[in-house]
Amino acid sequence: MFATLQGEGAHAGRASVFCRFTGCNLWSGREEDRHKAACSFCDTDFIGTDGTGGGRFATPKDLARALSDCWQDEAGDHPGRYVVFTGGEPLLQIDDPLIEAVRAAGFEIAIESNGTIAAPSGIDWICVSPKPASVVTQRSGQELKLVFPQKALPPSLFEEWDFTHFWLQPMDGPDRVANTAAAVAYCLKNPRWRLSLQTHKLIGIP
Ligand SMILES: C[S@@+](CC[C@H](N)C(=O)[O-])C[C@H]1O[C@@H](n2cnc3c(N)ncnc32)[C@H](O)[C@@H]1O
Ligand SMILES: Nc1nc2[nH]cc(C(=O)O)c2c(=O)[nH]1
Ligand code: SF4
Ligand SMILES: [Mg+2]
Repeated sequence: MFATLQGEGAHAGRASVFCRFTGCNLWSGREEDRHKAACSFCDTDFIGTDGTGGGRFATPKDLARALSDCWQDEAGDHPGRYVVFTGGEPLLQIDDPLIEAVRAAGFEIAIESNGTIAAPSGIDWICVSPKPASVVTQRSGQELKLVFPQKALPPSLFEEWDFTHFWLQPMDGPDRVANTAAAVAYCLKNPRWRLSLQTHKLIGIP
């Protein structure tokens, strides 16, 4: 759990508390399993609960209190606290009592999800990022953020889905520069798609 600026998508630049759940249903998180994982390009360490601000929280209220402690608002004058639940796959763990407790603490709630599990109600901002060898059940929300390119997942597959924003996010890794050029070229010819850069990586914040 850490305070940072949302780096991606429509809320890039927005002060946020990030809460990264451990565990994912599309990769074990272990390097030796990466080659056989449904999702093999993940840029994130989501194993364990000993990361920055990490831990196990006994009750939804305890987690909500920790989020509140993490939220930095010097003047205390901003009504909207903003939390981004990510992971790993956050929808493996988020439930109604947690949403209720976090809302009661004054947070607007966003998730970053692979979309394989339907989101419960009460989430304000749903970002779905489809992955190969998986079935996306959450086909509506605020943003569809496709890591690009993925051979099995051309952007055209998603254009009828019910999202407000459609993003291409260049796949980070050894081919990042070429992937970025390909995403730019695609957006130029398919203006419904917009480019999402991982701006936090560009400036060296978490
Ligand atoms: C680490 S995932 C966690 C949330 C969820 N499991 C998911 O896949 O959406 C957070 C975001 O990072 C994106 N991402 C993961 N690896 C990436 C990579 N190598 N390059 C660009 N984006 C990546 C995901 O697609 C997702 O939008
Ligand atoms: N700053 C920042 N913005 C992000 N947006 C989505 C992220 C994620 O890993 O889910 C992420 C992240 O890891 N850091
Ligand atoms: S689904 Fe998300 S967390 Fe899981 S391995 Fe893929 S990018 Fe990483
Ligand atoms: Mg990230």
